[in-house]
Order: sequence, then structure tokens, then C-alpha cells
Amino acid sequence: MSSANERSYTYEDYKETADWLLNRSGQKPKVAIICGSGLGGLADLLENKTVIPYKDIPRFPQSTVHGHAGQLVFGQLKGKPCVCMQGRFHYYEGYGIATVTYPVRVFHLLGVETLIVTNAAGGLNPDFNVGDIMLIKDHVNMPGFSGVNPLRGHNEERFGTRFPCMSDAYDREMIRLATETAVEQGCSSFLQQGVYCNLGGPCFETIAECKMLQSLGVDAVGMSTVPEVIVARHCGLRVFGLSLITNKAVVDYSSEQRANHEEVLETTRKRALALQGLVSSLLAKI
Ligand SMILES: O=P(O)(O)O[C@@H]1C[C@H](O)[C@@H](CO)O1
Ligand SMILES: Nc1nc2[nH]cnc2c(=O)[nH]1
Repeated sequence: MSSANERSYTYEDYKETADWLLNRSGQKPKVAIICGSGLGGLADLLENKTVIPYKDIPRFPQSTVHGHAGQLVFGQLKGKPCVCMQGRFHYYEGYGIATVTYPVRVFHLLGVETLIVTNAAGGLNPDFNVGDIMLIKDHVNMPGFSGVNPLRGHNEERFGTRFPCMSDAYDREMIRLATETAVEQGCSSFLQQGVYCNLGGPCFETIAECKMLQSLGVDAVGMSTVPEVIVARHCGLRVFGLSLITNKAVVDYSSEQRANHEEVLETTRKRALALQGLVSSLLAKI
């Protein structure tokens, strides 16, 4: 199951990166936000920004995907000290799973208590529309079925227990608050809740794969997020997740629709402001 790109990190590695960031930014964020494809505009809302390119940060990987700028942005949002990842790392980029999730443990060591994850995803639930925002209530870690799990290998007890519970991965109180906030923001007509499933990517799904995922009860499919959430829950972070439904999964052989990254980014451009409004108003409540 291991690959040439897989590498492990020591507690001291994470600590060194966290100390470097603390020294460089002078800020101790309480909330970390991971911006999905085309959703980096969230970071532009921060006040008193300090921007640090990934290439300057010790041991940080680099973003290689269009729509992922590749920088950390520190600052305040609604008075809360935050750090935003403008660009996340995906397994399909060739990084090992420990590298994909490296920033999450660094955030924990910086003092972050809440992780907000966002992503672009394909809608599998037939009731979902392109442009819907789905609050993630649960996930299916599909790569985990074959042993690809970011917690595989030596368990560092200073981060968390060997066998973490995942049945409470997504904070229910934050889902309740987000639902309430969506009503206040006038976006409840395109708010959904559902189950997100990550696949390895970078291929979009075949029709047979989409049908299979639907039959498993999956509402939205993507290529990220779940490894970050597993590592976050392992080290005790509260997690809140949002998927923007950027395209509808194709489940019909007569369909002319073809999933593509341009359509994904186009939908994020249309819904970016609504999603940003929802996240920032939610932050004011936590
Ligand atoms: O980083 P996210 O999960 O938002 O990115 C999704 C999955 C692929 O990286 C890309 C496909 O368009 O968008
Ligand atoms: N796997 C996957 N990821 C996506 N990201 C945005 N849309 C999709 C999709 O349809 N499938």
C-alpha cells in the first residue's frame, strides 16, 4: 500500500513548521479554513492579512492545481483570528497521504480549535442542483476501504488516540448554526445536507461508479477533504464542512454532459459570494 512518494513526519517536524509560522505571522489563529477549488476568495475577507506563500514554509508541499493559489493567509474574520489555506493538497497530485494532511497538524500546534473545510463536488443526490451548498453531515472514506488512511503507521499519542471515533466527525451544533445562518442570509433555498465521498481522482467518475455511489447513500463526490477531517478529528479539532455542488454527476448513458474542471471553476465563481457570506456569518456565531 505504500508508494514511493509516501513519507512520514515526526512530531518535531510539525512543531518546527508551526513555530516558524508563529514567528513569521505573529498570529495564533483559532480557526483554520481550507479553501476548495475556486473557493480561495474566502481568504480575501480577512482583515490585517499576513500572506505567506507555501514555497517559503518549511516542509510545506506546493499547490499544483488551477484554482488553488498556494498560500497561507493569516488575519481576522468577524474578529476571530483565522488562517486560510488558499490551495489544498490532493492525493492525485502525487503527494503521500501524510503530506496531503500535513497542514492540519501544524494548525493544531498553532492553537487552532476549529477546522472549516470547503470543496467543490459533483452532486449525486438527484434532488441537488448545480450551485447548491451542501453541509457535510458525514463521509465515506473510499480510499480507506483499501487501507489508504492518513493515520496509517506509527500513532503519535501527542496528537491523538490509535483508534479515533468518526461517527461524530462533523460538529452537529455548527451544522445547526449554519442552517440558521443560511435562513438569515437568504440562501436556504439552495442549502442541502448530505454525505460526501472522496475518491482518489484525478479522473471524474464513470457512470457505473456514480450509480454505485448513489446506491451507497452518497450525496456528493469529490477528491479531497476526508483525509484532512480524519487528521483533524484525531487531534481533537471541531470540524465543519461545506461542499459546493459544482456539477451534477452523470448517471445516464444517453447524457451529453461531461464533467470538467472548467465547469467546476465556473460554478464556484457564481456561488463564491454566497458561500463566503455563509462562512463569515457563521464565524461570528462561534
Ligand atoms: O479541492 P477540491 O476538492 O475543492 O477540488 C475538486 C476536486 C478536484 O481537485 C477538482 C476537480 O474539478 O475540484
Ligand atoms: N470526484 C469528483 N470531484 C469533483 N469535484 C467537482 N466535481 C466533481 C465530480 O463530479 N467528481
